[in-house]
Formats: sequence, C-alpha cells, structure tokens
Amino acid sequence: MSSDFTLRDLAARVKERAAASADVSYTRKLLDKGIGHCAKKMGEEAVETVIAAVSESDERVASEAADMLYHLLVVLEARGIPFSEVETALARRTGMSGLEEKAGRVRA
Ligand SMILES: N=c1c2ncn([C@@H]3O[C@H](COP(=O)(O)OP(=O)(O)OP(=O)(O)O)[C@@H](O)[C@H]3O)c2ncn1[C@@H]1O[C@H](COP(=O)(O)O)[C@@H](O)[C@H]1O
Repeated sequence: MSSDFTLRDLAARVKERAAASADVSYTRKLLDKGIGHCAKKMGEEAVETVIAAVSESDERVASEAADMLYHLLVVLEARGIPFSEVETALARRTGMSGLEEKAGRVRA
C-alpha cells in the first residue's frame, strides 16, 4: 500500500503542531524539553530502527523508520532549520554519485 503523504507534509504538520499547546501536542511537549531531549529521542528511534533492520519484520522496520523520521523533523524544528534546507542539500547531490559527493565534502 502506498500513500500520497510525503515527508514535506509531515514537516509542515510538525511546524503547525509546534504552535499548539503541550496538553494536546506531543510535538510541542518534545520541543518544550529542548534540543537535547529531542536529539536523544531521535537517537533512541535510530537505534530501534537499526535493531529492527537486523532482526525484525519488514513491518517493524517501516514503523521504526517512520518514528525516526518524525523525530528527525522535530529536531530540525527545535533547531529552526526549515525542511526545505534538507531538500536543497539532497537536490544538490542528485546527478552525482555518493562517492563523488563524499570526496567533495568540506568538514565544518
Ligand atoms: N508521526 C508522528 C509520530 N511518530 C511517532 N510519534 C510518537 O513518538 C513517540 C515515540 O515512541 P516512544 O515509545 O519513545 O514514546 P513514549 O515512551 O511515549 O515517549 P516519551 O514519553 O519518552 O516522550 C510515541 O509517543 C509516538 O506516538 C509521533 N507523534 C506524532 N507524529 C505526527 O505528528 C503529528 C502531530 O502530533 P501532535 O504534535 O501530537 O499533535 C501527528 O499528526 C503525526 O502526523
């Protein structure tokens, strides 16, 4: 089964819910705890995705990946980084192999 719902839609939803009250929004609740907490939650979801990838069902991998992407978008929101910046970074890399992109990387 596929869906028309995109990551860009979810990023917009996260931004919208950041303006809600923490009583009704998990997103706002996370943001109120600060970037450290949001980043930690993202890390936990990343680890859960890794564990699912090596030892669990396809459905579990997809579900954990969805959690991880949501928490990544919350981290971007906490940092005030628009999702369009991530899209721009990805777009810049299309048409170039991952090896070329890696070779051209400048460390901050
Ligand atoms: N996509 C998600 C999404 N994915 C995962 N999660 C939540 O992320 C949490 C991660 O799982 P955990 O087991 O770590 O949860 P937990 O132990 O309850 O979390 P903590 O109490 O430790 O924070 C769960 O509570 C999930 O419900 C999400 N919460 C929200 N969204 C999206 O964000 C939108 C806005 O949500 P609200 O801000 O709550 O309105 C929703 O409509 C969804 O589209």
